[in-house]
Amino acid sequence: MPKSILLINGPNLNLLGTREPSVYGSTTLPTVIQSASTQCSRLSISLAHIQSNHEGVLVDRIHEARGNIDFIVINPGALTHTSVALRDALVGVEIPFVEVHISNIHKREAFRHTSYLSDKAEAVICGLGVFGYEAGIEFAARYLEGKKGEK
Ligand SMILES: O=C(O)[C@]1(O)C[C@H](CCCOc2ccccc2)[C@@H](O)[C@H](O)C1
Repeated sequence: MPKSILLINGPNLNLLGTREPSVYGSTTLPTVIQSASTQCSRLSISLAHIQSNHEGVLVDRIHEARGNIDFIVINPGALTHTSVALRDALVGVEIPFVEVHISNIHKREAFRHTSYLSDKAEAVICGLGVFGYEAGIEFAARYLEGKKGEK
């Protein structure tokens, strides 16, 4: 059974590449997804993706991942800094995840320095630009290789 990754992008990331290029770069979200899809194909991993501006939609999608997704790569957007519900969903489904941020949140406003997810993440990637998504997927693939045969 091929392994599967769910890539989640949170609120406002649909604007990627169209606003604030000095912070988030000029690559659009569709391009990020296309690159992730190509990368996963090369790794023989199935990729699913969702972007939503609504916390509950993301919580529901994480619930749906239980039993059919092996790893989650998530950029929670601003929900990083506010959402106990997102944390509870990720912990509740018991799917390993990596937290990705395009910007270096620790170099920005103080309110971005706190994450409700990081202490539960297998890894946290921030400040690599959109390369962080590629790094997160590669990390996930290696993580799953290491656990191969366990499920
Ligand atoms: O650096 C990241 O990836 C963030 O998760 C992005 C969030 C913002 C997502 C909105 O992305 C935009 C992209 C382009 C234009 C406007 C917003 C921000 O609230 C986090 O603190 C860090």
